[in-house]
Formats: sequence, C-alpha cells, structure tokens
Amino acid sequence: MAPLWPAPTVSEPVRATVRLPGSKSVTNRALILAALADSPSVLHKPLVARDTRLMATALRVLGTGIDAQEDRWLVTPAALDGGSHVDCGLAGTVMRFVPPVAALANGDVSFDGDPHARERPMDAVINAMRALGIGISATGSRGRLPFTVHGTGSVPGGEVTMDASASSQFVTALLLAGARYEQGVVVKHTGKPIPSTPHIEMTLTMLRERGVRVDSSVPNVWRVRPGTLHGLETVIEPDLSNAAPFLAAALVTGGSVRVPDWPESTNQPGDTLRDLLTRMGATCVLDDGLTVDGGSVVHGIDADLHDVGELTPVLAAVAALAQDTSHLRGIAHLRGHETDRLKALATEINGLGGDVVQTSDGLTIHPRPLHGGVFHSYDDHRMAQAGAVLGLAVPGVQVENIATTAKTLPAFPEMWAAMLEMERAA
Ligand SMILES: O=C(O)C1=C[C@@H](OP(=O)(O)O)[C@@H](O)[C@H](O)C1
Ligand SMILES: C=C(OP(=O)(O)O)C(=O)O
Repeated sequence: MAPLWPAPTVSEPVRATVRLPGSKSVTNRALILAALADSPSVLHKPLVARDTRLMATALRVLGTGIDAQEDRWLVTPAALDGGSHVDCGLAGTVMRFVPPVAALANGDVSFDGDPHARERPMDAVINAMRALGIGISATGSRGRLPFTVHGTGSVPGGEVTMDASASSQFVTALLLAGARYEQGVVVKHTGKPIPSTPHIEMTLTMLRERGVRVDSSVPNVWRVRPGTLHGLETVIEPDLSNAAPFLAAALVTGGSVRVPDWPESTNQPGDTLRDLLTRMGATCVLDDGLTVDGGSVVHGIDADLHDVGELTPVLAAVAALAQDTSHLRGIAHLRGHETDRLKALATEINGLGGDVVQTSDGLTIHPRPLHGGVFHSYDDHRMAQAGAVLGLAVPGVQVENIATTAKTLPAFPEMWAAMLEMERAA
C-alpha cells in the first residue's frame, strides 16, 4: 500500500489566503492549440503538474518545441512527426485530445497509459477518427488504450456522429484538431445528454480566440471550418476545481478562505462553487478574488452536478459533514473518471462510519458521526483531496497516496499545511 498521510484535524476556524496554480483544462487546451498554430505562443502561469507535463511531453515527441520556464512556456509549432510513443498517464485530456492531433503527423504514433487508463472510455473518439478517414488500430479491448494512430500528414475530416454521453472530452478532442483537417469537422452528438458541457464551451472560446470559425448554433452539433490557428500570448486562469478543497475548509471549519485572481467570467466548472457552497451554508463574495466564509452549520444539498462532475469528491466530503442529507445527481459518468468515483466515495466514506448510498446516477449522503481510518485514493487526485477535507473535522483520517494529488496540484500537501499554518499564526 502507498504511504499514509495523516490528514490534519483543526479545532479552530481556518483563516487563509490560498493562491492556486493554473487550470489543467485551460493549460492542456492552450498547449494543443499552440502546437497546431501558425506561429509561436506564450503561456503565462501554466499549470505545472503531471497531466500538463504529460501533454507537453506528448507534443514534444510529435515535434513541437516547448521551452518550459517556470511561469512562462514558449510553444513553437513545427511539422508533426510520427514514429513515436505517447504516454497518457491517467490524463483524460491527453488520451482523448492528442490522438486527433497525431493523425496529422507523418507516421505511426502509439498511445498507452497507466493501468487504469486502459479502463477509461475511449471508443467514441476511436470510432469518430476512423469515420473521418484516420487509420487507427486498437490493440486494447473494447476500443480503449493501447492503440496506434497511423498518421499520413493530412486528414480528410468531414461530418461524424458520436455518442458523447460518457465524456465531453470526446467532442472537445475533435474540435481542437478539426480546423487543421482538410474539410474541417462537423461533430454531431446523439444519445443521453453530454456531461461537463462548460468544458465544451471552454474549447469553443479558446478556438475562437485563436481565429478558428466554429458554429455551435444548433444544439449538439459543432461545425469547425478548416483554417489557420493563430499563435497567442495568454495568461492561464487559476484552477477553480482545485480551489474546491481549500474553500470547503472554510465551510467545514466555520472559517474564511480567500482565493485571489478568481476570474470574473470563465468557462471553468469550478465557478459554480460559489453557488454550491452558498447553498451548503457559506457566504461567498467575489471582488478581485473569491472569499468564502463558513457559517455555524453546513447544510446538505440536493444538486445536479452533471455539468460540474469533477467537483463531486470534495462536495461529497462536505456533505458527509453536513447536518442533513444530500443528494448528488446526474453524475453516472463519474464511474469512467480516474476511478469509479461513485463507488470509491461510498466505500471510503462508509469505511469511516458514514452512510453513503450509490444511486443509478449519483450518491445519497446521510451524515453520520465519523471516525478515523484509512481513506484510499485509488490514484485519484480528487479522492485524496476529499480525504483531506474529511480529516479537518474527523481525527485519525489517514489518506493513502496523497502524492496522487500531483496529477493536477503537486504542492497540495504543502499548500494544505500552509493554509492551516496561517490559521495558527493569525
Ligand atoms: O475537457 C476537460 O478539460 C475536462 C472535461 C471533463 O471531463 P468529462 O466530460 O469526462 O467529465 C472534466 O471532468 C475533466 O476533469 C476535464
Ligand atoms: C476527470 C478528471 O480528469 P481527466 O482530465 O483525467 O478526465 C478530473 O480532473 O477530475
């Protein structure tokens, strides 16, 4: 078993300012778009974490120049080469977004990842790529990793229909590369509603900022015109989903946490924390940062998290510490995330004495007095964060493999300690 991290418990309200590094989703889109552009791009304040390093490495092996200084990454596009291998780790953004780019390379590019990456749904992207004229041979089972993309230097493109109900990333994957296909791309979704749609909006916004013409006027249809992407100098927003555990600390301890540089307008799903935490008893004030003050109680919540699924683990931890029952709905797709998050949350919270029931599309969480114990993280950064939140209020919680937070926030343990230190110093 990976090492255990004794999650700190606090008896005083947490009072802190927590500055967060860049967004994973924005950084990895910016890297892909920079690699496909007609001129160099500069990314200021990118996220430096496992998922973004994997993306940078993937694009480098395809021939892109990336000069990564700490807070400033210069990306110089070049002709894309094949004959290489891409390690996707456990990053959905790498395993879904890079293959349609690799199709533009001259030669074969093979893809694989962590053991659990081979379980994550991928078939819609593979089938769509085939329909767009891309050669791809899947050696993995059921259209999953590992597979090889047979790049020929160009892609016909055109119209494709897919079922993206398992992940919004399937749509994003084709839109990001589509302008570089000869006929562009038209993606049509059929099936149950797509989750995490703000992430598709993020893709559209970032494409348009780089000069790509995208029509999204018809629901569930996206039309990307063939054309040139421009290089761009851009500042990456802080990762608002990674703000969740820190803001939750304010709520569960009745304290106050401020996150500077909270964007006034954003496509990041983490922005809905303002509404969700307010409904759970917090007061949220947005000026040039977001300040969350906890009240005297934590309320349960009945919430559809379909669009903001990645917030679920931390919200479930808060819900387990609330005064009444919560219903988290619309998140069946979380079974295909870094782990089956519904099963993992129910198992681990119940292991501490909780009462969490899995439903067909979510979780029902009845708060119960919790006790200490091991909280397994399943190589899932957000499970580890959920364990840390529970530990604030429950003595003796030990989070297994806290290092897995490095997927999107390598300094998480240090930032957590610093947040609690500020409270003691205040
Ligand atoms: O496009 C993106 O950057 C993401 C889309 C979402 O994926 P799903 O649509 O699979 O939930 C989200 O959960 C993930 O963390 C990041
Ligand atoms: C689902 C997530 O990640 P990925 O980009 O690997 O899908 C997540 O970060 O919560």
